[in-house]
Amino acid sequence: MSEACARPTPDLPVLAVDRLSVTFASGRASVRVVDDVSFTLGQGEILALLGESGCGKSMTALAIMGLVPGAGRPGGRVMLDGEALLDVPPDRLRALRGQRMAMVFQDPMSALNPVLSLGNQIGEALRCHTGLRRAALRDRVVALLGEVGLADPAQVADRFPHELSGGMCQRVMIAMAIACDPGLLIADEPTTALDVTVQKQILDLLHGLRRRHRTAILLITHDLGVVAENADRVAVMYAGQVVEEAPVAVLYARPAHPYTLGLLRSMPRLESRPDDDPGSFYAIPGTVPDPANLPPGCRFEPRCDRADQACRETAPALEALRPDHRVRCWHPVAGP
Ligand SMILES: Nc1ncnc2c1ncn2[C@@H]1O[C@H](COP(=O)(O)OP(=O)(O)OP(=O)(O)O)[C@@H](O)[C@H]1O
Repeated sequence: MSEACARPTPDLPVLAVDRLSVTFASGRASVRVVDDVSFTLGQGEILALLGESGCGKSMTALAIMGLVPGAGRPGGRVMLDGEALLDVPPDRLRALRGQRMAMVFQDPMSALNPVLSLGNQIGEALRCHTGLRRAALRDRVVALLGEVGLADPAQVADRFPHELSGGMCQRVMIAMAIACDPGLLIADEPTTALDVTVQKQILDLLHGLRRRHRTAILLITHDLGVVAENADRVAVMYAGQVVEEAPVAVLYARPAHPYTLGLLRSMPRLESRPDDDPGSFYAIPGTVPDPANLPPGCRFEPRCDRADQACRETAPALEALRPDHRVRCWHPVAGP
């Protein structure tokens, strides 16, 4: 493990997000697209941030990285290894990105520079954060490309993005992200643009990283199957908020939020049940509310068959059902 990755506070979670919010100005009004989001992530842990398109997953990730475009300072607190990220000066934040936290995105092709060789791109990231030069830099680049499972890494280093497949480019992006051995890796839909077989290889690669380096991984996805097979814990997001958080096995066996239950019911199954309508899929009625026009009480209330007056009037907080299971609901499905 490199010196850059030596954790100053091994007893603390790698990442602690506390009441994070992201607000955009919209004309004279302001629109809060991430609201009261809290979770922690320990060393070597994989936490999935699960939710439908537009629910605020990417904005949460970008706020952690200090990369939200066009919004003011996010609200709340983000602690990385005990350091308050929302309050560090820009220079320090730039150093932390890459050294202690890194992010990989959905579309590797568009994230890479088309006119620079892959070796030069990874080398650039390394040069910024380490003192490595020339032969030592090249050796480290080739070693990284080998570590992410690319055959003939020395040859790949001299290639350009358009000469590689999408899966290979995503491996290069991961090599770049782990160049300085960051303690936190945020993977935002890292396999969505890839074929199913390549998806599995990339997810296996992330598992290898957490095993070998104890990297904490925030895995952003809308795919319940990816969560089930890859995460330790999951935080389900709806309309900008975490509505349920639990270990994966608990969430799938005893979902407590009606939205989570709806998501699980809408998953296609291989085996049918006697009461299934042949060929039919369950779909949660209604649509996700516009962040500029949220219901006054629970944000899921207009779509929820358990809703009553309390849900219409008052927004629930995220409360512990059990020590490892939190839910934002007045009438959770699975009681303690
Ligand atoms: N620059 C912006 N200004 C105003 N609103 C924005 C801006 N960027 C994103 N949003 C809004 O923020 C909300 C959350 O977007 P975000 O990209 O985080 O969702 P997501 O869950 O990651 O969805 P997807 O999986 O589709 O990326 C959406 O309603 C989106 O329209």
